[in-house]
Amino acid sequence: MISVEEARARVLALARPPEPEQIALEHALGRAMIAPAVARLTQPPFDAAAMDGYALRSADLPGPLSVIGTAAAGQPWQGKPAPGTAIRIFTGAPVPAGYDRVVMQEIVTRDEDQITVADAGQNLNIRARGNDFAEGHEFQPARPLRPADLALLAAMNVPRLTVARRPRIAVLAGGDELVRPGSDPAPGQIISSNDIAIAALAREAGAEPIVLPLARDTEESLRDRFAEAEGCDLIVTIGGASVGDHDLIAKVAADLGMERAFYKLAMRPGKPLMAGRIANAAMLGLPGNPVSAVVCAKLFMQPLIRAMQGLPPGPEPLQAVLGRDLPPEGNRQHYLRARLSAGDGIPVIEPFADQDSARLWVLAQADALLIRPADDPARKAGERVNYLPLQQR
Ligand SMILES: Nc1nc2c(c(=O)[nH]1)N[C@H]1C(S)=C(S)[C@@H](COP(=O)(O)OP(=O)(O)OC[C@H]3O[C@@H](n4cnc5c(N)ncnc54)[C@H](O)[C@@H]3O)O[C@H]1N2
Ligand code: MOO
Repeated sequence: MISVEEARARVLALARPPEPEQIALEHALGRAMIAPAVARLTQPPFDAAAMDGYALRSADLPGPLSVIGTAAAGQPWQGKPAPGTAIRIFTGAPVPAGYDRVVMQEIVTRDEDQITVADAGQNLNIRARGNDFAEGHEFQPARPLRPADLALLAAMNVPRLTVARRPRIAVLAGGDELVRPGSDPAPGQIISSNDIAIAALAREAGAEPIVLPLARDTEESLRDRFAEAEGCDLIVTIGGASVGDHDLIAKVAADLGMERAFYKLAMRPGKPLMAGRIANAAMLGLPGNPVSAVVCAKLFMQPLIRAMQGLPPGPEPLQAVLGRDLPPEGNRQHYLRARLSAGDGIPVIEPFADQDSARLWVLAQADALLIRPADDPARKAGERVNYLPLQQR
C-alpha cells in the first residue's frame, strides 16, 4: 500500500489546469484569481487629510492663524496659500498645496476666523498620495478572495476579474440500504448522510457540486449514474470501495476505462480510497464509512479541488501538545478525531477514546484530526504532535 503523501501527490496530479472565467467583482467572494488585477489608479490619489481640523504650515505654529477657506472630501480648496493662514479641512479632503500638516480640531481654539493651536504634536495627519498602492501594482492572492480583497480590488478600480471556473463535481452515493433524509427507512435501511457532507466539503473548497440520485448495488445502476456525471470535472463516489460482494465501484469504473492512480493506501480511516481518471474527469472513490469519507474528502478531495482552481492544496498540519499518553500506532497513518483546548502558547490536543469510523456524533464533537504516522511508537502527554484543524478557529 502506498503512503498518504504518495497518494496525495498522485491525486493532485489528476488536476487539469484551471479554466479562466471573467466575472464581476461583486460575485468574486471565495473565487480564485488566475490572472493578476492591475491597479488603474494610485491610492490615495492625492495627499489626504486623516482628521477633521485645520490644514496649516508647521512654520506658523502655534498661531494665531486666519482661516481663509474650506476643503471637504470631494470638494478641494482651490485658493492661493499664504503664510499665517489655515484651511478648515475634513477627513478625506485633499490637503491644499502649500500646507504641510493637519491639526485635529480638538486641540484648536477658534475665535471667529482666528485659530491658535495648543500643542500640535508629531503627527502630520496627512495620508501621502500613493501610500496604499500605486497605479500598475498587481494583486493576485494565492487563496480564495476574502471580503476585504473585494474592497481592495474596487479601490483599484477593477470591476471585472479573471478567476478559475468553479470545478463541477458529481457526488455519487450508492448502496441498497440508503434512503434520503426525511424518508421512512424500511428494516435494514439507513439514511444517506455522506453525500450531503461531501457536497458541502466540495462547495467549501470552491467547487459546484451536483448530488446524483442514489445508486443501487447493481452494475447497471452505477453505470447509469456515471453517465449522468458526464461533463463534470470530478466524480466522487461514496461507498462500494471495499472487498465485499456488493462493492462494485472498482469493477464498474474499470469497465468504463478508468486509468487508476492507486487503490488502497496506508491510512486509517480511509484505507480503500481509489483515485484515477475516467475520460475527461478525475475520479475519487471514497470509502462508505461516514467518517472515512469525510476524512478522505478533507485530505484528498478538497486539495484536488483547490489545485483545479490553481490554488495551493493546503492546509499544512499545525502543532499541538498531547493531553494524554497514547499507545503505539499500527502500520497505517492514523487521523484521530480529537479535541483542542487552550494551552501554554500552543494548544493541547486529546483524541476521543472511540475512533470508530462510522461515528458521526464523535466527528461532530471533534475540532481536529490528530495525525499519527504509521508505526509511531507510544507517546507521552506533553509531547508535540501534528494535527489538521477541522474548522476555522
Ligand atoms: N473484509 C473487509 N471488509 C472491510 C474492509 C476490508 O479491508 N476487508 N475495509 C473496511 C473499511 S476500512 C471500510 S472504510 C469499509 C468501506 O467499505 P465500502 O467503501 O465498500 O463502503 P460500503 O460497504 O458501501 O459501506 C460501508 C458503511 O458505510 C455506510 N454507508 C455507505 N454509504 C453511505 C452513505 N452515503 N451515507 C451513510 N452511510 C453510508 C454503509 O451503510 C456501511 O455501513 O469497509 C470495511 N470492510
Ligand atoms: O476506512 Mo475504514 O474506516 O479504515 O474503517
